[in-house]
Amino acid sequence: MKYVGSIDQGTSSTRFIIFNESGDIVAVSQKEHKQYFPEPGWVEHDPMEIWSCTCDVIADCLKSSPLSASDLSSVGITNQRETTVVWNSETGEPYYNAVVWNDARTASIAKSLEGKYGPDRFRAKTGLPLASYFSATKLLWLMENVKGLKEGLKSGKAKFGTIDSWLMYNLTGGVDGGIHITSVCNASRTLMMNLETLQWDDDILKILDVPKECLPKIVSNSEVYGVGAKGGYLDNVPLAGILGDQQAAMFGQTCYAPGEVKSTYGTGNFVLMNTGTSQCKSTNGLLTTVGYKLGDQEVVYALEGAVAYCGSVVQWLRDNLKIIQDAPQSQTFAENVDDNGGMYFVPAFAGLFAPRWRSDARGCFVGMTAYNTRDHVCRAALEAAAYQCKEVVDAMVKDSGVDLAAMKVDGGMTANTLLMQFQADMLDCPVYRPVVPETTALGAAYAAGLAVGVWSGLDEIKKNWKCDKQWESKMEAPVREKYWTEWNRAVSKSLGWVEGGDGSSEKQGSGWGKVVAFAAIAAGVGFMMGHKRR
Ligand SMILES: Nc1ncnc2c1ncn2[C@@H]1O[C@H](COP(=O)(O)OP(=O)(O)O)[C@@H](O)[C@H]1O
Ligand SMILES: O=P(O)(O)OC[C@H](O)CO
Repeated sequence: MKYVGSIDQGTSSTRFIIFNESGDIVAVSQKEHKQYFPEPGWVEHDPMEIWSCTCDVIADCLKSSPLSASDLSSVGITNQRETTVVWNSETGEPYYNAVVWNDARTASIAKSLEGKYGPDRFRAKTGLPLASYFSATKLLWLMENVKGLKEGLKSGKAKFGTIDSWLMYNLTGGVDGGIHITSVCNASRTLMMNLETLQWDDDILKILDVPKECLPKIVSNSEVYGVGAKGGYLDNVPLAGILGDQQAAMFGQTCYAPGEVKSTYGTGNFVLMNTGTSQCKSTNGLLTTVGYKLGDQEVVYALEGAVAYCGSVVQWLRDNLKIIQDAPQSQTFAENVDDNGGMYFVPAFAGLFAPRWRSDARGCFVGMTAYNTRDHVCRAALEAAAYQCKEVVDAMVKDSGVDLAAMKVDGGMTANTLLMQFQADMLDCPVYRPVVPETTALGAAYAAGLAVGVWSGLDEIKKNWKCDKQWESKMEAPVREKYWTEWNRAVSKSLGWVEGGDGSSEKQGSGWGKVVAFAAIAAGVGFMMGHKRR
């Protein structure tokens, strides 16, 4: 039997999981790290803590299993995306805390770039809007605010990277010969990579005044990059796969054919559609991004939609409204009633993300009468996840011209079978949940195993995917239409609540500017939910 390890470095915790050739979990270890909120809307992680958590989970996982590092054919990395680290290559020390993907401090930088260059100059090359969500704005902030950094970056002493780069540098020895790389799908989230050439874009670097010397080398998602450093927990183990976490989930879900879609229901909801080897430019509020690139093979692109409030709404019912004691109870209560009793809940707690991008929206319950109970509130909250996902999927269908044949789902909220049935009903297509729920870690393991021949190719991997449960659409079309119409009416009530808000149309051109709200909202989720994610 062959084994592959996977480091899953997420926003709130780090896991190390060992998989066997069948893609089954053999051993797992997990550790949370601290979230820092030095100012409202700011979110930081300590890169040294992330590195030490990574070492700890590898050590613990190996200790808890009969395996040792030398039994691992290879190890892959999957990571929270966009989060930005800068470090001193002479000391191996970070210059500053990691600025996390959901940190809003750079909203004004994004806005001013948009004012100067328009929304399209960057999007045309990178597939992304100008927003604080993406790494380049974070790097610009660091360059302006950290003493000596600008000079360090220019001289090559200081290095920039996303979390994959930081971990790979340390895993391969740090100051003693650590390598400086990033995977192409992580690079595609920086606002600095050209989606066509898959290289750093000189025009953009010039505009931003970012020296190329500080940037990591862009590598494929599956190849042997190096081996674990001597004396480390992964001594001499090939490090052979890197994927951003949402792309890793798509890979682990074996969405290898154009048109295949995965939807991850965790804190937020991230839907990715494989769009094949040509880019699908969104005109409906989605991101164009790199899905994966295996060694020398052609790149595969994806369309992505991100929804901020998903499982976090259930945590809000538990922690703030205190109407449920735990997440599964949301289903128990929702099942007490036949339907939503005419009420809808739009969880736009700090605006709406994909595909609407409305920072002026706020959360609302609408359609309530004295008939409604706690059970309807639970039902409306769960239904909201399905409606928001449908909005993204509809945008994907419009952008790609591909009808959804089925959707693969993963994430903690897929334990909620009422939601999964309702999702199938609203999408009017089957929804499949796999046996192995850790699709993110599995995706990185597959990438790493492919590079060293554990699996011969995607066809072999595809055979590992097994369905745990599936839901078929059972809803009559007129009922679906009624719900959909009412949901859209409910959303219209949530819009424009923030006075002086953008009040923009839903056109992508103007709406993209409001993506900056993403960070603020996500940061808000962190504050509100006490930063517990997994
Ligand atoms: N049975 C359930 N019903 C509804 N929501 C659930 C259920 N179980 C877990 N969740 C939600 O799923 C989320 C955790 O899922 P997970 O995939 O671990 O998220 P993340 O990786 O973003 O931390 C939490 O927000 C939790 O409220
Ligand atoms: O670490 P997660 O699961 O919260 O994912 C975060 C995303 O990668 C942000 O783009």
